Amino acid sequence: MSSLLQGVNLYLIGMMGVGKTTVGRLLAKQLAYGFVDTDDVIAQAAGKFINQIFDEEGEAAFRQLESDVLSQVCAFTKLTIATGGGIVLRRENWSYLHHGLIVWLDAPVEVIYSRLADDTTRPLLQDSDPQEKLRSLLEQRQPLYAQADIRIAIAQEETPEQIATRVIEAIPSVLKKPVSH
Ligand SMILES: Nc1ncnc2c1ncn2[C@@H]1O[C@H](COP(=O)(O)OP(=O)(O)OP(=O)(O)O)[C@@H](O)[C@H]1O
Ligand SMILES: O=C(O)C1=C[C@@H](O)[C@@H](O)[C@H](O)C1
Ligand SMILES: [Mg+2]
Repeated sequence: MSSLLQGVNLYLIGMMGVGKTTVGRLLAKQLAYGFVDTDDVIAQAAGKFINQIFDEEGEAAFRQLESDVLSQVCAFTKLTIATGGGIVLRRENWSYLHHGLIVWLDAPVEVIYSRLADDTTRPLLQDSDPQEKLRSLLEQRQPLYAQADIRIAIAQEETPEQIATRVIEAIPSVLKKPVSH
């Protein structure tokens, strides 16, 4: 499969908590690719947790850092890149994402909520009604996520390993066939 991909990067997009980081690591291993998590790169570069950046500098500053990181990452090849859930919001990010194959991990709000109910590290979920907040974020973002090359619909009981396998199985259907002469 990695030879079929010819070094093209895989970008995982989707809602917070859907498993981009978890599945991304597995995919990188299976493809013998490097792994990058844009949230981790931002946190390391800033020397702060993501929620601290949101608190102290605001969401707009975070989004700028996110675009900066993405623009740098897309200059490399053979990477699986787990993005932040809001990467799809800025139009300029799509020009970077389209350097590679874009995979949307899509799970129902109930599945995501069951994973993140006790989580305090996602700033946008520090809300009086986090499940409703997830619902409205997904409604707003769904048309953007839908621009991905591949959509993987995830069920509650699916393990990260099973999801990674489904991503790998879906790749050939979207790769351009070599031109035969
Ligand atoms: N298929 C799965 N089954 C059960 N738990 C999972 C699965 N995938 C991820 N998780 C768990 O859900 C939580 C969120 O996963 P993860 O951090 O990979 O999501 P994410 O999409 O990267 O979120 P964010 O956009 O906030 O970075 C973690 O605790 C992870 O262990
Ligand atoms: O969905 C979002 O907007 C976010 C998701 C996380 O990956 C982080 O990038 C941050 O918490 C914002
Ligand atoms: Mg993540």
